[in-house]
Amino acid sequence: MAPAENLKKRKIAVLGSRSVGKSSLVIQFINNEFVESYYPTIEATFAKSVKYKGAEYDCEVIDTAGQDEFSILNSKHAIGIHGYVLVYSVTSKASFDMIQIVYDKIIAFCGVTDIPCVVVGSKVDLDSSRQVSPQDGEKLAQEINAAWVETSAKTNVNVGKVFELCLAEIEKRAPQTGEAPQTNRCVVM
Ligand SMILES: Nc1nc2c(ncn2[C@@H]2O[C@H](COP(=O)(O)OP(=O)(O)OP(=O)(O)O)[C@@H](O)[C@H]2O)c(=O)[nH]1
Repeated sequence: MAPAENLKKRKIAVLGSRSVGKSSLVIQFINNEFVESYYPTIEATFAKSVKYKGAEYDCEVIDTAGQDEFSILNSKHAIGIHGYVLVYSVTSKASFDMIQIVYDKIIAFCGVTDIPCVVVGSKVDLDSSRQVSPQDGEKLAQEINAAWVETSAKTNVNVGKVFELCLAEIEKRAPQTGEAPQTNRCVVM
């Protein structure tokens, strides 16, 4: 593959507890629509071109099945991934607590200390049922050196921003040599 083509491909995995709105976020981003009915995701991959800082990025977005504390990180969600979108629902403290657990699993699986990632508080339109404050969301993101944003897939608030922030986190860590940023590579011994 020509280096120029290789440069702009970015693979982003969307992780988080079940039912926090991962698919809704991805579908709103890709198709500009909100689907009310709930079908648990097995796994789906979507592609979209995103313009960021004057360059066109070919983004592959992997919508994963929800994780819980017992899930083992799928190697497909670690190897070859450039950046992560970690989603909790602002209406669920349990889903918020899961972010640190999922983050720790990625770090442990990949044997790295820092990953490009965005922490996303979803369903912000349900503010009256809020269990997680913006301050707590932002604090956690700072602790894991991630970007943070609150969104609503339903009312289309900050959906595009999630993926812009993810590209920003990826590019921030990319080598300044014009090479593509590194993805996680694991060696089985
Ligand atoms: N009010 C509101 N509801 C939402 C929003 N996003 C998702 N939902 C609803 O929350 C439920 C779960 O949404 P999904 O997008 O399927 O959640 P998921 O995280 O992909 O779920 P899994 O595939 O099981 O992991 C659905 O009933 C959605 O309609 C939102 O921004 N606001």
